[in-house]
Amino acid sequence: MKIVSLMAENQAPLGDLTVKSRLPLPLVRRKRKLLEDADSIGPVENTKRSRSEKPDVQVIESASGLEARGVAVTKAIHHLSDKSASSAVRKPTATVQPARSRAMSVRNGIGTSRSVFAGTVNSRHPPSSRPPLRGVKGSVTPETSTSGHFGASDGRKPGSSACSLVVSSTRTTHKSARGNQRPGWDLRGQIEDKNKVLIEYRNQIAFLENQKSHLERDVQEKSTVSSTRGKELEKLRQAFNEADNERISQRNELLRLQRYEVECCELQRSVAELSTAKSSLSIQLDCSQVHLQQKTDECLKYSLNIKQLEELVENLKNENAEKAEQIQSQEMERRRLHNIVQELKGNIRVFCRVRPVLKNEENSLEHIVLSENSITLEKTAESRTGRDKKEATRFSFTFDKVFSPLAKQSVVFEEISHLVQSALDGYNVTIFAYGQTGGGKTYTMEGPTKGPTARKLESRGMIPRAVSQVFLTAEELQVKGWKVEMLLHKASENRSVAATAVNDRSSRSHSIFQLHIEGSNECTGQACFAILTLVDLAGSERLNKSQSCGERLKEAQAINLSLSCLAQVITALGHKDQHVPFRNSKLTYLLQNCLSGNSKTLMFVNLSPSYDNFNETLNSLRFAAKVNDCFIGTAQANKK
Ligand SMILES: Nc1ncnc2c1ncn2[C@@H]1O[C@H](COP(=O)(O)OP(=O)(O)OP(=O)(O)O)[C@@H](O)[C@H]1O
Repeated sequence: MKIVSLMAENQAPLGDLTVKSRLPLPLVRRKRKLLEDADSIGPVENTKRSRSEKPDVQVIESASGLEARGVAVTKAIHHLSDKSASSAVRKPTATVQPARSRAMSVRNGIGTSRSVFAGTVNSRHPPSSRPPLRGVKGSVTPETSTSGHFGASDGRKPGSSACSLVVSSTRTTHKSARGNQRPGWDLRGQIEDKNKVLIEYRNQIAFLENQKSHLERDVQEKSTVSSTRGKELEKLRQAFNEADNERISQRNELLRLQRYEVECCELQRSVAELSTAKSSLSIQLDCSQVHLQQKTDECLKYSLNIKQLEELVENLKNENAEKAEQIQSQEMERRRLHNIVQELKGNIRVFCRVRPVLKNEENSLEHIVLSENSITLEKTAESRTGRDKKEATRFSFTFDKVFSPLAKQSVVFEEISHLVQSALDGYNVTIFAYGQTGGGKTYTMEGPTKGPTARKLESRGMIPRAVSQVFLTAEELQVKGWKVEMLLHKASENRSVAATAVNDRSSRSHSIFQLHIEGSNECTGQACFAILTLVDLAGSERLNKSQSCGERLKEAQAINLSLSCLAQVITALGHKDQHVPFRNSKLTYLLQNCLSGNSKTLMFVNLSPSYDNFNETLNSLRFAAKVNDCFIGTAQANKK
């Protein structure tokens, strides 16, 4: 017979309850021994049994705990019952004793063997080491020799019981004549032995059934306790969860309160800062109020002063109006007197100007004697016989003004600025330059056109200065962006200029610049109109000196022709002829208004200091003298 012994241990935590069932290993050994002994009793019968017979003892422990162990015990009981029945049939000689009889030994009729079945149901309360309540576990484990009791032990609480089952069988030893084994012939003795074993098995079965019922009750109780504890545990879990949720909410509330506390601290700091700022602002406000009060008092004083000042301003306005009327009447008087002075000076005046000596000129200026308003040319000629001393021939001329070579442009303009003022007062004014080529006409009227002094303010000629004076007087025109100088430069560029033997930049045409001036007086409602004419004539030249040929020759002939026409007009005016040939040339035709009476006319005669040009200088002076002797009538203001 094959013996299979299984050990199973199931531990089922039951909250604080642990149910532990064991079928101890010594019990298994004892049972196996017991069965071996039983087998040894009937070796003859064993050989007759079927090979497919199942093992004598199977201890099966399931995970369902004590119930499973109870089933195992039941099986053991049934097995023992079968065995006892079998033994009864075979008449084995065996005894079954309660566990407390401790041992049953069968050694083929000689000796003893012990089989112990033990089970424990323990209930302990080690909370820390107890696994969670999941069910009931049972175990069958080897038990020590101290077991052998069944029921509550150790004085533990009801429901926390420990029970152990010890089934021991002692096989009575029958001494045979050869020792512990009965002789083969002692069949009676063997039957007695088998009967004892049977009795022992039956006792064990009764004991095991009793144990089983105890265990079933215990299982029932434990199940009830387990279910109750499970419900309590569920409640506790729910309570725990609720408490945990409450704890979490309390913790969140605490965190929120902590945040509020931090915010409160910050707000308190802000309040402290704002309080400090408020106190400083209060101080500033007090100071400002004091300052404001002072300013208010000052304002009251100022308002009183303002009233006084307004009255004063009103009085001053009235005075100003009276003064303006006086100024207006004085201006009219000034104009009248100015015109009288100009008339006394003559409506046609002649200024003489001698230019400086140029680098390439020799024998200069020695033959010219200058004073403020006269010029004398001296020419030393040998007597016809050649025996007498050299005789000096003098040619003296008197003009309104004579300028030396040292005279600057500004000084010259001061003398003609009165005429420009007359133009602003509504009188026609004509200023023209006459003289031989290279005498300095263009320099006087326009200024230098090349060289380091070109276009410098101090070297500007009469035309740009006169125009500046006009526009300085009428600032409104200047604000509108009108520039004199740009037009003059453009006109100057368009003017024909060419080099001759006498002048490397000789003007080959007459230049006539006319500025139409209109003015009105808002106070009096008067309006005036005038033409300021500025003329730079082309220079007369001797063709043999200028060595002009081709186009230059034609230009020179035309220039000389127009100048001779001008001389004829001047001569006719000087002779007070009935007919004045203004139409003989375009030049005289353009200058007709200037020379016919209703104009204040000024002529520059520009002279060369070179002795080589003595004759040309003398001719120019003679022509200027003729002009100076002319009477062209009294100019009338052009008033509307
Ligand atoms: N007052 C002066 N100061 C310095 N240089 C002068 C003066 N007058 C004339 N000149 C110089 O003399 C030279 C001749 O002058 P400008 O060309 O003005 O003569 P012009 O009479 O206009 O000659 P043209 O009739 O041939 O045109 C120029 O080089 C000029 O710079």
